[in-house]
Amino acid sequence: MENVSKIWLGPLPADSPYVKPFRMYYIQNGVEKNWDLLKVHDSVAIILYNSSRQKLVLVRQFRPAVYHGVITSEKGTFDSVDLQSFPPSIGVTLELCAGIVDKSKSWVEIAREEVLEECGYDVPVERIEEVMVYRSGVGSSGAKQAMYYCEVSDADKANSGGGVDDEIIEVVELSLDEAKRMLQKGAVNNSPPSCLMGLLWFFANKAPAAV
Ligand SMILES: Nc1nc(=O)c2ncn([C@@H]3O[C@H](COP(=O)(O)OP(=O)(O)O[C@H]4O[C@H](CO)[C@@H](O)[C@H](O)[C@H]4O)[C@@H](O)[C@H]3O)c2[nH]1
Ligand SMILES: [Mg+2]
Repeated sequence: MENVSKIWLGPLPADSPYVKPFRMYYIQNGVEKNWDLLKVHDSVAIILYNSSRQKLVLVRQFRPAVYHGVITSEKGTFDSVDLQSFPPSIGVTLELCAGIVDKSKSWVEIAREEVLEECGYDVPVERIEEVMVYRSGVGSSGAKQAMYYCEVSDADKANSGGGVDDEIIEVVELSLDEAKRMLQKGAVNNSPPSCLMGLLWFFANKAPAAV
């Protein structure tokens, strides 16, 4: 996953299927204003708990946007970045299983497919419970994300996961103690808020009583 050998930036092609930039104009309190924003896909994220192993099932992956964000926070610019000083590992995240809504299928069906493709568990949609729906990137995209919860067992395991096509995704099992320590210590390196919120929701609503 961290075997990234060269990184560079270029302008965004106008036909990107993932990100479309706009400037929105509006009049508020009689004053004309504008806001620069991005149209991106809505998405689903799934809190997965394997009750056979008593483990939360998360995914690790190299995130170009996070690599870029870490470097510009630390260095101020992405110019002349070298992989020695800034290894690709600084752009690796721990996240909930998640995926973009880019097909004409129901949201829960897309969640079902992501659970199978990324984590290898084959579950029917009836076992996937909606947790909450919220907006991410409120200053930049306002995209919708629906969060789900699904309890799985070793009997549901159909493949080793890892994603489809050229995705490189590592499935990570966290014990409940490990997940709790991560939250308590704030040692959340690079996890998005959706993952942290999903773990907190799990401890508030689903974790076995002794934890
Ligand atoms: N985004 C993008 N840009 C490209 O240029 C780009 N080029 C290729 N791709 C391909 O698109 C697919 C995207 O993968 P997923 O459907 O699994 O979606 P996620 O990347 O997991 O993103 C979700 O979950 C995140 C965690 O909650 C949230 O933050 C996101 O908002 C949310 O969408 C992969 O096959 C990837 O190779 C790009 N994808
Ligand atoms: Mg994904």
